[in-house]
Amino acid sequence: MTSSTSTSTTDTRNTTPFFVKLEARCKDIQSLLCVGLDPHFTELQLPATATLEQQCDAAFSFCKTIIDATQQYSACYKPNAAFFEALGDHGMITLKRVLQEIPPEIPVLLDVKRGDIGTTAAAYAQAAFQHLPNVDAVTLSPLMGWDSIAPFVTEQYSHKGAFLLCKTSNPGSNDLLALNLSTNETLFERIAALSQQWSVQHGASLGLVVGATDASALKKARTAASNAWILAPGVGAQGGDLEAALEAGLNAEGSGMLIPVSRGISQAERPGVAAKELVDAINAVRDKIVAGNNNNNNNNNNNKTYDVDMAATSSTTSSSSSSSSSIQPYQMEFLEFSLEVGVLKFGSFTLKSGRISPYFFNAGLFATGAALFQLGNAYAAAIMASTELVDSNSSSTPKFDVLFGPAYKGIPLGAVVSAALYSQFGINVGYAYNRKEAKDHGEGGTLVGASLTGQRVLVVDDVITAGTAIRESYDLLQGVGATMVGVVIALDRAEKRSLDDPVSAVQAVQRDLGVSVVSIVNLPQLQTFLEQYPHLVSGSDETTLESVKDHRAKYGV
Ligand SMILES: O=c1ccn([C@@H]2O[C@H](COP(=O)(O)O)[C@@H](O)[C@H]2O)c(=O)[nH]1
Repeated sequence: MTSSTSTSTTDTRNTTPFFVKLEARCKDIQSLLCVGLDPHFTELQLPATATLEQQCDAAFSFCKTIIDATQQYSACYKPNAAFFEALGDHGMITLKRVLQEIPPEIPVLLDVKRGDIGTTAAAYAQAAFQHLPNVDAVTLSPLMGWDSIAPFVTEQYSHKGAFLLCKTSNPGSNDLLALNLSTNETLFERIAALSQQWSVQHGASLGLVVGATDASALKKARTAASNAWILAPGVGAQGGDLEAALEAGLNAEGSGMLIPVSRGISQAERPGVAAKELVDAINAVRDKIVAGNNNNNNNNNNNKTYDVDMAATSSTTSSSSSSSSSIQPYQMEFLEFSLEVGVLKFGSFTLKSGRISPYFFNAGLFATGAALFQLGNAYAAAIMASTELVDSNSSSTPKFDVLFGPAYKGIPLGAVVSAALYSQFGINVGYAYNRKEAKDHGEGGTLVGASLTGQRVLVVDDVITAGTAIRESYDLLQGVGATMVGVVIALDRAEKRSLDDPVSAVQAVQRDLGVSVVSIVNLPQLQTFLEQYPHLVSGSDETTLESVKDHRAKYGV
């Protein structure tokens, strides 16, 4: 049976991507509290002889009381399916009734912890998203790999989200999830890195479950998945330390984390008061962290207010094609921080060729540790989003063995990108660079780093203008028996080299050398950015967009 032919409960919510909806809700009510709806039999105040029907009625009232008392504080509701399944035939009807009580602006995460082969996973997805109203996301076990996750978050459900069990809150989580792998990381760190990789490659909305009972694991998961939303259960009845958990798991903006609490609220004398106290306690720690970050970093990154392009969040298009204009979240972040640090400027600039350009990109101004860290992550995300550079099967194998950074600008770029590929995606490739002048002592020669002979090489550069440096790298690599398979750059200006030339410098490199060129962003995306987010470009007005459009009409390919 396919999902499209079955009868289904209409999902009355819109198709806003899950994390966009969640982020909006968290911001609106300034809360990271996720209220759990777990009608344990022991909390229903029923005699042991109560019928299933009585239990269902009591479970519904129990959940409704919590929803009514907590909705102004709840960033998300998390009913756990187990307690409803335990109520037999009418359990699912009770769950449906409970879900209908949740106001539409509050996201719903159904805790089901599914994990099965693709066809069965599709049936589980159908059960969660078609027969239950208003479910926006689910919890899943990732141990069966990407094909067990995909049915929940791609194609017809591309706007839905999933939290992958990473390091759960129970003591037994150390039995398997904390085991060390031969890659010098724990299994849960691998899961965290894979979730980032799958999110970028498949446009999937994936978060992680990491228990608040293990602050050290939270810190490691946050490092392995710097952009992920983390659901951190275990505060309250399981004894997790709220402050330690938040300190370890919040992202640099004091967000990116949901604190689910079930019994800590339901067993409180007044659930509404308990929810408010939790929100206040969470926000006190957030404020402290954000204040600390601001002190340490004058580069104030807080309160980012852009709306991610809804269409782009579910797209897997990489900007390797200079005609692609939709913007992925990592591209949005890249454009934003390029503006913040002054790398990207709008105005009137004379290029080396004498051409006047309405914008200028000066990669030399990525001049702090924080900027280089973000830059490396953006390059790594662009590489992982490209099917030309990475095998898109579940193992996500790179189609290159070594990153090569041509002197001089490519040297730091190659270094930060190789480190980011490892830290963000668990991909450990070689790194090499060249000197402009050969050394006449020590090991001699112009090449430094990983051996290149017989290797497939990806060259890292900032912007291709004439393509001369890339052609030099091509010759150099050929000379040592390496194969250049591609180039990754920050910005593709997608401009004709001269008015009577039909191709851009990037296209000429692709055509002449037969290699892929992938960019973090391109000119059409820059235009989309100006059209959709003009408020993010300080000092811009309608002439800014018009001059970029004119420039593109005149010189664009
Ligand atoms: O690692 C995990 C994953 C899920 N849970 C679920 O969260 C709630 C916690 O309930 P409390 O009453 O707040 O302890 C419950 O539904 C669990 O199944 C978890 O605890 N740990």
